[in-house]
Amino acid sequence: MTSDIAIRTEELTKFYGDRRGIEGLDLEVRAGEVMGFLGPNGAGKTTTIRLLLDFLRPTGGRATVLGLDPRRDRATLHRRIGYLPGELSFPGRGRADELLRFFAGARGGVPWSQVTELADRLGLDVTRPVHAMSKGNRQKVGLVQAFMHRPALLVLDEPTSGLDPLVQQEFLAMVRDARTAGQTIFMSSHVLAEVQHVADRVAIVRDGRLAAVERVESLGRRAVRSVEIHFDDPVDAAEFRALPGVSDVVVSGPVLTCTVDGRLDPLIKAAARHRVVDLLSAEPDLEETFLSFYYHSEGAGDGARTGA
Ligand SMILES: Nc1ncnc2c1ncn2[C@@H]1O[C@H](COP(=O)(O)OP(=O)(O)OP(=O)(O)O)[C@@H](O)[C@H]1O
Repeated sequence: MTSDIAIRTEELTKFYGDRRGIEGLDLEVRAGEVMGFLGPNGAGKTTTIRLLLDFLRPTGGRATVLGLDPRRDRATLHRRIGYLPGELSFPGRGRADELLRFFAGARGGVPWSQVTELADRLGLDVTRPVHAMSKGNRQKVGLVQAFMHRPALLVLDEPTSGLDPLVQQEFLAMVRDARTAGQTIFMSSHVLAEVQHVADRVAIVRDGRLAAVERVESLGRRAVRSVEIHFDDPVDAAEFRALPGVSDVVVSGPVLTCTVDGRLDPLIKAAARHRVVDLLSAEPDLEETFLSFYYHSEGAGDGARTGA
């Protein structure tokens, strides 16, 4: 274990009886990066996170978190990380500030200004009793307690769940700030759009297995997009059909439409042999292209593919 790795799992496996939670997970989260942990409901995200914190014991394999063994060094680990559980339940009928003071004490003391700064950013009224709060406001309490002590590692299970869009944006800004401060963030989601603007890499799980680890920039290049090119004069469809990644070529006089899978470069170079009047490229919908590939296509999970 070197200090540039915040989380490492090796063959990490958890079965609930004969039901698979997660199987054979090999994953590395580098210190200082934001990693999105993506997958549809039931893919194994919460199981993995609970294994990392020793809230569950693995059936096989192992995990190392901040260089520690979650089982042996549980108390130390829990002090050093910030954790947001997927299902929040706060005991008692106290006010949010009382609860947050308790968490601050449990972390060995946190300047109260750090707590109020976070609460203000999220628009949380800490004088209100937690049990009477909406799901969204309880989620804010959960986020404040996870971030309050500026931990080296944040492990967040579906952090945006229940937050309205403006608060989601503020949360993403908090993640960016944490990254700038050198903190590591591992956050689960079942929606790519939520993590794609803050994550350096995403790990994708499907049916209890790791399907891929990708740099976020490379997701765009993988996306399929539709392109329409208007030329000065009619063009011949045959010129474009054989280009790598180009399909569904239809030419109607001087207008060509097609689908491009991957880089636009071959199409652009071919088009440049003619006089181009206009080019329209529809924004790739990553959700529907990239993720649907990993979520639904048969065999996509056979052999995890890992990107740098
Ligand atoms: N306590 C449990 N007992 C039995 N099976 C469980 C238990 N917890 C999880 N599972 C099963 O393990 C698999 C992975 O669940 P997990 O909650 O880890 O997925 P997830 O990706 O976090 O999904 P979600 O976003 O819905 O929580 C699912 O098939 C789930 O039904």
